[in-house]
Amino acid sequence: SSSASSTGCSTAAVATGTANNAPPAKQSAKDYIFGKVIGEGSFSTVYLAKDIHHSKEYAIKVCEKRHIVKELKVEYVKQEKEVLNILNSNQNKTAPFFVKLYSTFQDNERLYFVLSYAKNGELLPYINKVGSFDIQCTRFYGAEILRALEHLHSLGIIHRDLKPENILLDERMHVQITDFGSAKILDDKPRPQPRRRDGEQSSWQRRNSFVGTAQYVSPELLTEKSVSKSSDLWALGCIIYQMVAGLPPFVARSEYLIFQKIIKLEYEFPDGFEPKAKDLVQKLLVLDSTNRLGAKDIGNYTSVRSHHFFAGLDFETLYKQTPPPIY
Ligand SMILES: NC(=O)c1nn(CC2CCNCC2)c2c1CCc1cnc(N=C3C=CCC=C3)nc1-2
Repeated sequence: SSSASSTGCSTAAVATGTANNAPPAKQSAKDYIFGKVIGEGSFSTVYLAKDIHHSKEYAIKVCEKRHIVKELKVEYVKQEKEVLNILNSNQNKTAPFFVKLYSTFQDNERLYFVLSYAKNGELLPYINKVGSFDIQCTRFYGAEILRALEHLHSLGIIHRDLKPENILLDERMHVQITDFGSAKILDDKPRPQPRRRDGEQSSWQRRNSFVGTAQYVSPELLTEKSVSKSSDLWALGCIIYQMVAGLPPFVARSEYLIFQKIIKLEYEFPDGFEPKAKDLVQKLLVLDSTNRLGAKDIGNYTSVRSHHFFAGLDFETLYKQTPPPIY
């Protein structure tokens, strides 16, 4: 959205965003009051900010240009912006489960991404606070994440780093998925792919180690360095397990030991793990990515939706529903 022009707006002009049909005023950091830091990455800082014209809250991701280039992260930043733009131009009213990119601007030193603010933060602290979710909460949030993956995958995008820290909650406690820096845009969609700059490498090549979070990475990413939409279904299985058990399925003292457990499918269900949830997790945490529940579905993940764990849930009206209380 553009900031209103200083001469005010007629109703007709509101549609165009400015009173005199001039192009929207160029945005700058001066249009915002920057508040607390809500997230820090290796080359970005995310602030809670308020728009001085409308007092609306945003999350503004600020990237230092020099650092991006030095860390060879230009491709990541371009990829994330490309994914957010694709999501913006393909909004799904029944599955608005992603942070929104409102605008971008820059100054000599920084790039600014003005994103929607998910007021209730990450899903993870809610799991940790109550120890584990009851089945109603696990079903609801598992279903919203599944719907988000259906939409993301329908656009030819794989998240590749889905984890409770990247699943945010908006002011109504609905899911808002974020952090598309590791996302992959599948080539079968006619879209320009960001060119790698000389010397720039993928998350694997530079250090020959996975950049991301070990606990949720799929076995195929570890063994064949390949990913597919089914890799996000593996992460969904890990997250559903964690919502019920309170911890992810694959835990160990080091990344290497976690990877060993993943490729050997070495995990257990604690006593009392809800049987329908257990059956669903077992059907998602399958080493062969083509045999995971949903991997052969075309369009929606019908075989996941119809699993008896989700029985009775209306997937088409989730965003209109009131999320179950977490306690
Ligand atoms: N890297 C990002 O793009 C990003 N990082 N954050 C905060 C991170 C905190 C650690 N876990 C991952 C997210 C955000 C965004 C997008 C846009 C975004 C929108 N709303 C929030 N909201 C928060 C509210 C309270 C605590 C943390 C985040 N945060 C973000």
